Amino acid sequence: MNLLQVTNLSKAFGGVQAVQNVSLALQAGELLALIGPNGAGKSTTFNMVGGQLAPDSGQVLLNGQDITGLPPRAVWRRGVGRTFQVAQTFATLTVSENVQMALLSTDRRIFHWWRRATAHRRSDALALLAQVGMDAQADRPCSELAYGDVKRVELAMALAHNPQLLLMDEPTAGMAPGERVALMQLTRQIARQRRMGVLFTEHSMDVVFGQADRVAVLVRGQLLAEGTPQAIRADARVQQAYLGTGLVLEKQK
Ligand SMILES: Nc1ncnc2c1ncn2[C@@H]1O[C@H](COP(=O)(O)OP(=O)(O)OP(=O)(O)O)[C@@H](O)[C@H]1O
Repeated sequence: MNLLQVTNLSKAFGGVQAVQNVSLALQAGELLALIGPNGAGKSTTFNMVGGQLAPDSGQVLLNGQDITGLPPRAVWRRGVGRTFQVAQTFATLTVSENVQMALLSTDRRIFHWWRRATAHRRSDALALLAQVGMDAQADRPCSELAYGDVKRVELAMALAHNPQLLLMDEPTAGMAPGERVALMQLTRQIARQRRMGVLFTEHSMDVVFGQADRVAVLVRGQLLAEGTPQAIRADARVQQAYLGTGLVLEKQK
């Protein structure tokens, strides 16, 4: 059974058909990149999987269970984590406290978190931070970190809920090229270890073609192509769709 099965999803905003009959499948442990030119429908698709938007029609199954149209918190409870384009951490809290907060939330103890966070599951937080290589910086405030490190803390926070599926919305936006690849290499390694599926939207072609197991290409709301990075790069329809967008699909020498 597929971890995620999206079938014929559609969504219109007024007269704009943002997504039309999009179907996708994702296995446990696999990274699927959702790419496409601006306005192709990536965010809309992503938000329908995460529960931020209800589809007009179509179905989203997680491990065979229908999660179509459930609100974000309910989707999260079923095992779908999410990271954001701009990392969402508390700057005044330490690295460890941020992860402890995420653990509190997972344990449904969000009330009075400001008193409890420092005491709650510190060793579990450190173990999660070790997975993303941030345990040595556990007691620094997040405000002092380089942006690439903040993104790794955000990843540890998302892992606190032990998601089966992680949705990453432009995870490398705002990062330097070398850092981008490193973050997604780390994500890939963690996905393999945990058998966690990752669906991500991405504009950096180095990341997409270097790290994704499969790539789905949306153009004007429709799925144009889906396959391995090699197959997608060689697909004439995909190259045509990207013509004039300034993005380069050829392998960088
Ligand atoms: N809330 C909304 N109201 C009206 N139109 C919307 C809304 N959200 C998206 N759209 C339209 O739907 C289409 C798809 O948008 P979407 O944001 O999903 O594309 P995208 O591929 O994520 O683009 P980008 O790469 O620029 O983020 C676009 O034409 C956009 O203008």
